[in-house]
Amino acid sequence: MTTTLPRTTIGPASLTAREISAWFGDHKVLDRVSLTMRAGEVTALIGPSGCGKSTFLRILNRMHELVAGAALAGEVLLDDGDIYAPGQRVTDARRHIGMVFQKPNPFPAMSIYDNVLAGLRLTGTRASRRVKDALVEETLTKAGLWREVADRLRQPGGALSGGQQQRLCIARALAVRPRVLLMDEPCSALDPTSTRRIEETIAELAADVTVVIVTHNMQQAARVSQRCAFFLAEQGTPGVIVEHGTTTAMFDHPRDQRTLDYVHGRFG
Ligand SMILES: Nc1ncnc2c1ncn2[C@@H]1O[C@H](COP(=O)(O)OP(=O)(O)OP(=O)(O)O)[C@@H](O)[C@H]1O
Repeated sequence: MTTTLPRTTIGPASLTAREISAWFGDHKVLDRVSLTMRAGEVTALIGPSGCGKSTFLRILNRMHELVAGAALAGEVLLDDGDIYAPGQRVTDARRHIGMVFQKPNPFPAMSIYDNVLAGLRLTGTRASRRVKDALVEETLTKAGLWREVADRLRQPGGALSGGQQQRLCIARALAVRPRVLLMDEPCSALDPTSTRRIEETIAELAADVTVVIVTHNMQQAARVSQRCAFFLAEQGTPGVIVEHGTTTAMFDHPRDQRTLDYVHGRFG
């Protein structure tokens, strides 16, 4: 079945995780984590390696269930709708809640133009050439890549630099008009200049899409996010959120000593 392309952006949605617990087999990795990620804001998930940030992120768009033996409890609400409610389609959740991964993953042999539109093909969305051209320009512009590739849209995505490939992946994610964009360490494979470029892009995106970003880089969290959540898994216990709040409060006067130590690089 095909649907026509939505012409207008629906706009950013809030995402609310309620009492999320997660397991890989009998290994419990998250324990009753609750967090509201506000519409139109950038929320950074921070914390030491292995405390469950990526698992939490993948639960937010139903990717956790792709892992054999993975289980979860709790609710995830996109505005008011539970993405795990019976009858809710996985494809709908993933369309509204897009994801950008650590390593840029464009289709290397596919043209830049077709890479941007790849998500539409997967969802069976049809559009005229004129609408597609406009969408490619709009999303590449939002991803901060248009000026660099406008004259070579037919060249393969794999020929771009790493930073450009990551911005191409952001454009591809935006082309299906998600309401939330999840980013799992999107700059960790990039050089400082490309990292800055992606950070500028993230700041500009928030008007259109709610952003949730996992980052190990505290300066990056401080630069791009309005809110932070600090995850921790102490001595083999499942990950929990120790503290969350505005980024300013989390960095300048956190309530918990462990948050203060972490954001100032004293552990993790
Ligand atoms: N596919 C998997 N199968 C089994 N265990 C997993 C799997 N993915 C993650 N885990 C385990 O779940 C726990 C949380 O991992 P997760 O990747 O979510 O943490 P993280 O905070 O994102 O870490 P990092 O910052 O290093 O990416 C870890 O103990 C990890 O070993």
